Amino acid sequence: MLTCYGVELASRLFLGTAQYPSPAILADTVRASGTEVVTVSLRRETAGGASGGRFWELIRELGVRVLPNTAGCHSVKEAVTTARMAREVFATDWIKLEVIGNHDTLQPDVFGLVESARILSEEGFSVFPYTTDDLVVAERLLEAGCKVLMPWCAPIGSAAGPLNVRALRSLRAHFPDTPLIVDAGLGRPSHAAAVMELGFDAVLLNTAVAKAGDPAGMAHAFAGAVEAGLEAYRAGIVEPRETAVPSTPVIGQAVFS
Ligand SMILES: CC(=O)[C@@H](O)[C@H](O)COP(=O)(O)O
Repeated sequence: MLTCYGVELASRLFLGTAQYPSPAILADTVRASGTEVVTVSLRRETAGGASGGRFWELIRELGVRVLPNTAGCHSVKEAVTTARMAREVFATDWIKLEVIGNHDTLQPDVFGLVESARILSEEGFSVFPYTTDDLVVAERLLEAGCKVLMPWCAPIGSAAGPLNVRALRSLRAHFPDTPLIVDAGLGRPSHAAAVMELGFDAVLLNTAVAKAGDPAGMAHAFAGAVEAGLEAYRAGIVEPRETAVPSTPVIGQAVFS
């Protein structure tokens, strides 16, 4: 079980709700993924334009927990205000905090992120900060009150997969007891398996599933990959070597007559 802010989760796959062709496909996808947490933007359109009451009703029917997000916010003021509104609308203290600093890369403004995280943590929010893979920023976020970190592995929507495995490894090594959820940039199930094999606790993704030819099928594939990666990490992965090592030890010599 993964525990985030005191809530136990069996599924290690968090899903975004944007860009699906229709609300029905979103619903099928959420079910196929087995996810227990979906992230919802207060500011952006959700599946197929479903909005307001209709969208809320759909989420309720699916029985999943909502992680509201501040997607589209570019300043501390915007992010904090959006988080406060999300708390009212979705009746939860959970917030996926995004403060975007660059239009091209959608890279987080880590200074604004830390400041917003501090304000919101002091107000009792359970903050899930969307951050880079920078170690020092991660430390500052923990000092600001975050109990979970969400480092990217590549820019949002890029589907590029883990770009800096060393940095991800380093984060895992430095924060062994903090739930680390890779958020953004995963493009295919093997990417999800790869970060879970590094010991990450969960993944959050949207584009790779919502934009797939068959979103429900892709979500199911991601769910399997996340489980496989987790199981492999727990089982103890053999590290790569520079030289060959015979996998079959030879005792004595074969005798041919
Ligand atoms: C939906 C959401 O929160 C995104 O901002 C998130 O970061 C997912 O990124 P991908 O679309 O790259 O999976």
